[in-house]
Amino acid sequence: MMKYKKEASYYHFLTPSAKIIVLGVMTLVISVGLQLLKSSLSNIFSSFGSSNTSSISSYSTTGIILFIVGIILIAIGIRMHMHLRNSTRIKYIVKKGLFYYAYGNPLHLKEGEKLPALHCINTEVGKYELILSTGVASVEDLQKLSTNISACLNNRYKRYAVTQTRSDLAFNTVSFLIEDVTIDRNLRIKSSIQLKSGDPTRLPIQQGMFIDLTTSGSILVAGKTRSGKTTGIISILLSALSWGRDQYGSEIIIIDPKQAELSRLPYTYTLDHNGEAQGILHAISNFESTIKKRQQILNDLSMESGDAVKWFEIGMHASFLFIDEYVSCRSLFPRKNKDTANYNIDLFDNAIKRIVTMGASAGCFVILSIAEASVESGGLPSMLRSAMSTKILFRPTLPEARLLWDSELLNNLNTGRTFQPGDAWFSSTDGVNDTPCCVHFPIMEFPIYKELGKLIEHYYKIM
Ligand SMILES: Nc1ncnc2c1ncn2[C@@H]1O[C@H](COP(=O)(O)OP(=O)(O)OP(=O)(O)O)[C@@H](O)[C@H]1O
Repeated sequence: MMKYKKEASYYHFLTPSAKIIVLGVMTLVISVGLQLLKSSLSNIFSSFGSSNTSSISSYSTTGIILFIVGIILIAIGIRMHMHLRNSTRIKYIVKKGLFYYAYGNPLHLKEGEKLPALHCINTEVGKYELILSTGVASVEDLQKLSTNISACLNNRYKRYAVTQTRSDLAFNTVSFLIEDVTIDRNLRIKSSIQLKSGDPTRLPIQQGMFIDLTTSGSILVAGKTRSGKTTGIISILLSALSWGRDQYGSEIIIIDPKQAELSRLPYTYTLDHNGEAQGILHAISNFESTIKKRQQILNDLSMESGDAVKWFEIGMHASFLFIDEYVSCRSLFPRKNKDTANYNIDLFDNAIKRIVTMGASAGCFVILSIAEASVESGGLPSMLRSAMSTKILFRPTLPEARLLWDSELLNNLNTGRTFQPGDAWFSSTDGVNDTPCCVHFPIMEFPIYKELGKLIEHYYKIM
């Protein structure tokens, strides 16, 4: 069925195998009907004493042939149905859910309008990509279908739901990522070495999910207290530390303005003895100067080769500047005036902005943690909020999420469930996770602060 028809029967939305089974059953019914007709007619003829039974026996032959055809059709249909791919089943279930009049008409299609083309492919175990093409329906209309699609996946697919929606660059199609949301994809880490993925540019979050540093930039981490922010960030740092320091002066710098657990680690910066943050500003400016050096190396190599050389192509490892409690840290700096020319909020803000916007090309990234996604004036500058290309919100709520992402990107997310520490909504500009999805950060079953201290010590000792 290519066009929307209000009167279209349920049969139109069946899979080809189910249609063959229905056809077989109907053929059987007709054959039985003919058989009954034959018996009734022979009774009538015999009661009239007639011996002309040739027309009656033709009913019988046709009935037998139809019976055999019916059985064959049912057998073929069942066999086809048993071998039907899950992607095909999902495609037909969704087709019925979206275009069968009795199930509502979520796209508000008019009689005779062309139905959007629909394809479904199996991308990996328990994951499917359903692609709907635009046409009568716009990208915006299609993006709103994620809840309808999740709702029509029931029975055999009741564990499946749409977890991400994305449109192609040309706005010709909208893809829905459908996955088994009950599969435990959590990473249970017994030793930090397990966080060393096969590639230094990929920071593992869950099975099959990474932060890809080749396509994304700095990382904004938000979430209320005890939501799992620090633990999540430590998993990122442990992964980066596990690759060791590169020969281009990579850094892993931690800034803890709260003077809490992190500040006790080696190579961590906290408040000066007088309560000022001069040491912190100095560390940030040192980090910035490493970006310039690394960029210069890359520029020279690019000049030599005549093509742009990327940081990860020459064996650079990612550098990180992690500022815990960014808003508190920012509040430490005085306003700029004639007495604070070398130590003021503008110097801090501008350095962070430069690192966020220019660092990624030299493999240098900022991780900012904030307790309130809602911070406005005096908090997270809006420029940073949009420039930070990886966003993570721990133990998310919809009002907080709306401050980090456009509301329409949040349609797929299950807002009704209770989130535990380590649960987060995550997005990154890597072409795969551009719309936020639900993740759980690695569960680390070892003393993480001790391990972090040990790896930092090792990282700087080696060079
Ligand atoms: N990925 C995780 N999986 C399971 N439990 C976690 C995870 N991350 C954190 N937790 C639990 O949540 C607790 C709080 O985590 P964490 O200290 O990282 O939160 P936080 O948001 O940084 O809090 P604060 O703002 O108070 O520093 C941890 O002690 C741990 O028990």
